[in-house]
Amino acid sequence: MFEKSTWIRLPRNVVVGHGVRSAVVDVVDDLHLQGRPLLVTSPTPRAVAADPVAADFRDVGVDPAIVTVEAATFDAVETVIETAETEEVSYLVGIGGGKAIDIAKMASDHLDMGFLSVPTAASHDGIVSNRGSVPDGDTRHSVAAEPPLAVVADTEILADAPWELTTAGCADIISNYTAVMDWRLAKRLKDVEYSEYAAALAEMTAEILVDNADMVRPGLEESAWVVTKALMSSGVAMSIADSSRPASGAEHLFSHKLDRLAPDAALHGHQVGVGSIMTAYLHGGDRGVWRDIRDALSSIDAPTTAGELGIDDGTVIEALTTCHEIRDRYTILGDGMNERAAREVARKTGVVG
Ligand SMILES: NC(=O)C1=CN([C@@H]2O[C@H](COP(=O)(O)OP(=O)(O)OC[C@H]3O[C@@H](n4cnc5c(N)ncnc54)[C@H](OP(=O)(O)O)[C@@H]3O)[C@@H](O)[C@H]2O)C=CC1
Ligand SMILES: O=C(CO)COP(=O)(O)O
Ligand SMILES: [Zn+2]
Repeated sequence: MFEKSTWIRLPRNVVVGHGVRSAVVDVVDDLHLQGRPLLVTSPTPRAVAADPVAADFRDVGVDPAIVTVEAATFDAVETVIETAETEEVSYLVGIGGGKAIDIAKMASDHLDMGFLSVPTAASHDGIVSNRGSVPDGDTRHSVAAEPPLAVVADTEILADAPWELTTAGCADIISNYTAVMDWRLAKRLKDVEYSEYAAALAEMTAEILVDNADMVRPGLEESAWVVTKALMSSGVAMSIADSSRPASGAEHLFSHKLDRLAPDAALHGHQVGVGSIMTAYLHGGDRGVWRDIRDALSSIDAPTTAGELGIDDGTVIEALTTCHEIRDRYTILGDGMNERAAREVARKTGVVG
């Protein structure tokens, strides 16, 4: 008897374009959401988008509550849950970068409430995914979370954000190449749950972005359009897989470890990009695709070396040798690299001097 089943949850409305921020209230109406919203944001996105969205709600006679979070932590998720209960809200709107959106989607899951995703930066592919990513001591959890009912991505806001946020989003997408290599390896060696559709979508998304790299230029609103669509496509791959596997392999373990060893030194996307150069080398050796990944990153102004990340060489080596311990996810790092091997890959790929 065939007993397999799957349940893929995706957004019902996706609104992307110039000035669409003001459509948040219309999207809420279209979804028949009633009552008070809680806007979940972080300091800079609050000024850029959350306060204007709050004003849009007031204009239509709705009084929103707002909570500002500083970091992607379980404590922040708790604060949002408490605020939602005290303020008696009916749904959440995550407004910001990966941090604010992740916290909103995890709090929504706990509260059993709907949630809208309003990105202010094209910096990460969690915009539509059904996962939250939270550091917890020496580990990092990929938490099942509420996927957004709708995404409202205003390309005017996204294009106005600092350019490095957009290049970080591109690098998060380019890292799909190695994430998928790791996933296929884990399927072959450990028979992990695997979806060819999700893997193909994640890879194709990276390919389309690389093919259109000449459209990703500072000051060009079309760049925000191209990158945001790729970020959403990558998030859909995670939702299809019901796992972050299509977009997160060893390069993400490396980045999560850097977050621990050198907090706030560099953006998530930039760290995974540099990680991807090295793990591509581990997969394919000198004839592999590591140079293509490095060149794709460099063509969109993303960092390709430890120095460009603002992280010292020793920290990169420490991260490479210890990051396999972060979570139980089989990758090309296996049970860990020794220091000599780590130095070799980092030097051969030019990541360290
Ligand atoms: N769930 C998932 O599937 C995924 C989750 N992630 C997670 O997302 C996070 C990374 O996302 P990222 O967006 O880089 O992180 P942040 O949300 O921390 O945003 C990065 C920086 O950009 C600032 N910012 C955001 N929007 C604007 C804007 N319009 N103008 C100026 N500054 C702005 C933020 O300000 P401020 O400090 O004020 O907030 C912050 O300093 C990580 O926690 C990562 O784990 C990443 C990929 C996938
Ligand atoms: O960043 C992600 C995909 O780009 C997902 O994060 P995790 O590595 O925590 O699953
Ligand atoms: Zn990522």
